[in-house]
Amino acid sequence: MLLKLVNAKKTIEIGVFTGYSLLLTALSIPNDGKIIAIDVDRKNYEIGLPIIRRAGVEHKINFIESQALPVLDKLLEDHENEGSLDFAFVDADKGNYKNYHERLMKLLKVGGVVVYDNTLWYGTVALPEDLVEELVDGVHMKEMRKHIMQLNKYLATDSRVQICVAPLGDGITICRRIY
Ligand SMILES: C[S@@+](CC[C@H](N)C(=O)[O-])C[C@H]1O[C@@H](n2cnc3c(N)ncnc32)[C@H](O)[C@@H]1O
Repeated sequence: MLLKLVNAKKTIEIGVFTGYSLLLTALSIPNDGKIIAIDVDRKNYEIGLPIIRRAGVEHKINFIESQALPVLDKLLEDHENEGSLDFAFVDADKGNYKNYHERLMKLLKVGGVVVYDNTLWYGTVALPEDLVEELVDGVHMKEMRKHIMQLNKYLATDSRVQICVAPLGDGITICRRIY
């Protein structure tokens, strides 16, 4: 719906895994729309690729196997890319969300939208720190909570965006670039 609301045509996704959210984006943008999809691991993307092919949307996807930050920096070397994106979805390493945000604020057009996933971090952002477990199934809960809380504070005071936190799944923060 968000993609439709902003008439998204040129988009970026940071953190693809098997391509579940990527497929949804690819199905929502027009036939000549484009998605730059970045993930450090192509193997998982290839698990979902047959489904993407069956859906007839592979031609919209430019998958780049890489750390996301250098790709964003490379895009910014070409001034034509500034203000060119309609939509971004960020669902990767939480410690870099703030770094992604700084780059995306240049790559997104005014009126464009970036969505950050996991911004409620299993609800732990609302818990006192001593009630949060250090490690759950190999995930560093406390450390990630700290990153997400820093991001949430940062976004709340960033005058370049209007934001809305939606309690969907693990929480998403929707940011609309206003200048
Ligand atoms: C939660 S999964 C993405 C799920 C996907 N967006 C979905 O909804 O189906 C996170 C992904 O981020 C990728 N990732 C982690 N750190 C990254 C980085 N620095 N640059 C690019 N991708 C990264 C991981 O390889 C993993 O596939």
